[in-house]
Amino acid sequence: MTNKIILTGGGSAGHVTVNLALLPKLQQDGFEVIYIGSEEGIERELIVKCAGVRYYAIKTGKLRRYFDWKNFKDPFNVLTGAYQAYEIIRKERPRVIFSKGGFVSVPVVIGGWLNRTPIIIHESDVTPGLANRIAIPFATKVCTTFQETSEHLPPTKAQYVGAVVREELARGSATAGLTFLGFSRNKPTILAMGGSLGSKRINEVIHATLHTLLKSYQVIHICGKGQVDPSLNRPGYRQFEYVTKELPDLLAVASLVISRAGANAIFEFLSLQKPMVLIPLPKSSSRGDQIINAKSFQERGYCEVIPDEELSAERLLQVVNHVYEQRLHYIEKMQLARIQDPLQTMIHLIETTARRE
Ligand SMILES: CC(=O)N[C@H]1[C@@H](OP(=O)(O)OP(=O)(O)OC[C@H]2O[C@@H](n3ccc(=O)[nH]c3=O)[C@H](O)[C@@H]2O)O[C@H](CO)[C@@H](O)[C@@H]1O
Repeated sequence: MTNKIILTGGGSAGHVTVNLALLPKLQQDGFEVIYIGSEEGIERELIVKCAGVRYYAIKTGKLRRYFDWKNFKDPFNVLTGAYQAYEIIRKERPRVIFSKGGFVSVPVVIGGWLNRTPIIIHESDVTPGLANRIAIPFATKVCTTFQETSEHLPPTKAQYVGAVVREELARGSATAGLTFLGFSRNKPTILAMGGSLGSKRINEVIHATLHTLLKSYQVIHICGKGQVDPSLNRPGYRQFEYVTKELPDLLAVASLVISRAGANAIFEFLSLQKPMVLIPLPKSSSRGDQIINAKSFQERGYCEVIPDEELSAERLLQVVNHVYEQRLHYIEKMQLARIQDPLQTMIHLIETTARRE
């Protein structure tokens, strides 16, 4: 009997993070892990670094809310991807498929369903994303990060597991981070990031406030691919496109974060008790999931929220100063949060859902 599992998910790091945390646990548990992702997505870069995982690239298409000529070609790519995934799954005969969402997961779920393979889906946001909404009818179970997500799911499929936070993030060292950054111990540090792909809007506002921010703080700025502007380099300010192995140390240095409200990132900040200024992605460029994520955190007292439409240099400065001055108040609230470790629950669910031959 094979003991294979297929993982899928991609498009942005948010759709790979849970898989990255789950992967070593599955391997310890005796599963052979196979990943199906896209040809060019961030998942390929992140997964091929993982030992013992075979990666299959398939074609995929994006389902856009706006006009693009690619909208005519992409349905064919999804069909080709579903055929490719069907063939891979037929050949590999996994016991189960675990899908984290993102567009590449749609053809994999269809290919898995055609092979009658049990499918588990994971949803990080309060409301399911489009790819997961398409996939849910084909799934056996849907794991959720937020308890309230079950309201949007068939009751027999919903399974609340909690937030997955990569273990290594808690092992950062502030001393190593300060040395790496060349920062001083005497000034507080802000970590600003615009989600895993970066945010032009947040970058512009950080640049506009930089001069004033640097009078009181040091700033780590994760800008996104191709967005680093070397002309802005100065003492106390470091820019990165994307950070992998140094992220735990950089988080250990940060006293406060400015961020979009992607579900994985905000639970990571919560688990590390970092007071947050969240600027959720607006409805004009998303389904509004981050607005709901941020509201849920604000109601619990973990953060302040600046709606994207109200974002300006002045507003950002005012809110950052407020959150920094009141940081102990936010930390106290975050200390009360109950963050359970969902990995064991998920492994158990995978074991009990997987096909037995
Ligand atoms: C534009 C978009 O569709 N965003 C969605 C995407 O966000 P996005 O891909 O930004 O995902 P998240 O904010 O949830 O997670 C980002 C992940 O990338 C990691 N990271 C980030 C920067 C970096 O330099 N290094 C690094 O490792 C973070 O630690 C985190 O684990 O998925 C989230 C989870 O479904 C959704 O809530 C977001 O709405």
